[in-house]
Amino acid sequence: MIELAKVNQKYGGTQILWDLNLNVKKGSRTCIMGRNGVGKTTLLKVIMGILPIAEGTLTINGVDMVKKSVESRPDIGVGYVPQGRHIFGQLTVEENLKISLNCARQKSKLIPEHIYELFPVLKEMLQRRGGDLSGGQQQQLAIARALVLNPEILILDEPNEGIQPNIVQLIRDVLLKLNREQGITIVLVEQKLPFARAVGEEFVLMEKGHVMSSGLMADLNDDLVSQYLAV
Ligand SMILES: Nc1ncnc2c1ncn2[C@@H]1O[C@H](COP(=O)(O)OP(=O)(O)OP(=O)(O)O)[C@@H](O)[C@H]1O
Repeated sequence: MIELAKVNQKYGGTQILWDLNLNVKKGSRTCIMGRNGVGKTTLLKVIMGILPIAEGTLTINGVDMVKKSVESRPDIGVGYVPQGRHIFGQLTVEENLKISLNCARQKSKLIPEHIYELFPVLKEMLQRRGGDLSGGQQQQLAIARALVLNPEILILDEPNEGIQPNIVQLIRDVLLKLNREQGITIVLVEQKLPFARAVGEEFVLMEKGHVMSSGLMADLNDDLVSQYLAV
């Protein structure tokens, strides 16, 4: 569903991703892990078209995405929840959600009701400004905003950073439900092992811009954890 082959990526003169290969299967839940600064966010930005690929190939649903803009991603069924949420603080919750409806893929201009079933607090707060929400509420809004577009693939960058435990559980349950009931492919960058194990069925371990190991989450053993994740 998402395939990267021999991708190299630089910031100025500094190379961040090195000959990186990744294959995310349709309907899977893949968790990308690694210590700080190994290139996880950079990899997601490459998939999203936020950063141009210096070298290599990227296809999503069989479509060559290398030269396609970031705006093309929603139309091909990719939703993105960036690190730090990036919601619009001056706009209301409803306006934040409606912004997504302008994308071409979205034929209806109504916010789908199932969004509020997943995140009831958003319905109560529709007229509240995004900037006035708590961190956990903002994260729910960020995920909801991506879901408004009915994505086939949902890509999330550390959705639990700075979020209280009960909301972390809610996000875990929502991701599992979306995958199991709607078949949405989940790609998650996550540092916290318990959450990664709970949500991911496959893991990808990165170090210094390389994929060092990948496989079934059930096979992520203590050796791999201490080699690539322990600090
Ligand atoms: N805009 C930028 N310009 C220059 N260097 C950058 C930029 N963004 C990130 N980097 C560097 O690229 C490397 C990879 O960063 P990236 O954010 O992809 O890592 P990460 O694995 O997501 O880390 P974290 O877990 O801390 O978010 C780091 O050394 C970082 O300092």
